[in-house]
Amino acid sequence: MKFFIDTADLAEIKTAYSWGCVAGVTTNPSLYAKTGGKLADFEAHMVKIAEACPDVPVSAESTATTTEEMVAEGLRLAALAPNIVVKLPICAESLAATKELKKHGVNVNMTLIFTVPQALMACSAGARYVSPFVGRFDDIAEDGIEQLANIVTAVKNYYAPEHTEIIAASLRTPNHVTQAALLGADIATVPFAAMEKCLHHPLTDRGLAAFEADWKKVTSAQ
Ligand SMILES: O=C[C@H](O)COP(=O)(O)O
Repeated sequence: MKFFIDTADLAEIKTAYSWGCVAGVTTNPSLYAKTGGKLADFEAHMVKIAEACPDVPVSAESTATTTEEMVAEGLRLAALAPNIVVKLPICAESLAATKELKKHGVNVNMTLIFTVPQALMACSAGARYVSPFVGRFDDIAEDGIEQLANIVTAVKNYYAPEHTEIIAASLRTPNHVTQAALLGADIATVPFAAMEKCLHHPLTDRGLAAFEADWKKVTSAQ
């Protein structure tokens, strides 16, 4: 399973990318708003992200509402940098836009996926990625991991990763990441704070402290 970083914060992206394990970036309008960014700076900000990690896909979300506008905005976003993927929320208009954008060689990440039919419709329209949400199910006292399991099974029944990869999204905890990997999601997109938590374990910290203490004994015995 690949790790994507789920943030529009350039500093977080640069830090996570420097770790060497980040294979993509996902953003959305809420994540961009969180950076304090203005509308006029949106495209320039996406270019900065794309240039900060030029060898991995960067999802930039369209806020258009008609198919024609989505196609036009998608083509504009895709032209900003070769690694930009156009993110579209699932709806009738975005399915049609996905099919059209694919004809132009533009990859689409279809987001706000909550059900198996939504995921399969996105695949069928030619989405390069589908992003089923986990945490938002948990937020309403439903089981997001169970929903993800159903989507992984259904999509993998019909589509190879070369056609459509599943991005487990709206992940909040290291356990969400573990469960996404065990289910066979192709990608987990993880917020920076959760990514940092994934790095650590108390036994790793304790083991590292012991190695350092023991190595001091070795070096002081010279
Ligand atoms: O856009 C996709 C995000 O992974 C959504 O995450 P969130 O539910 O924490 O806002």
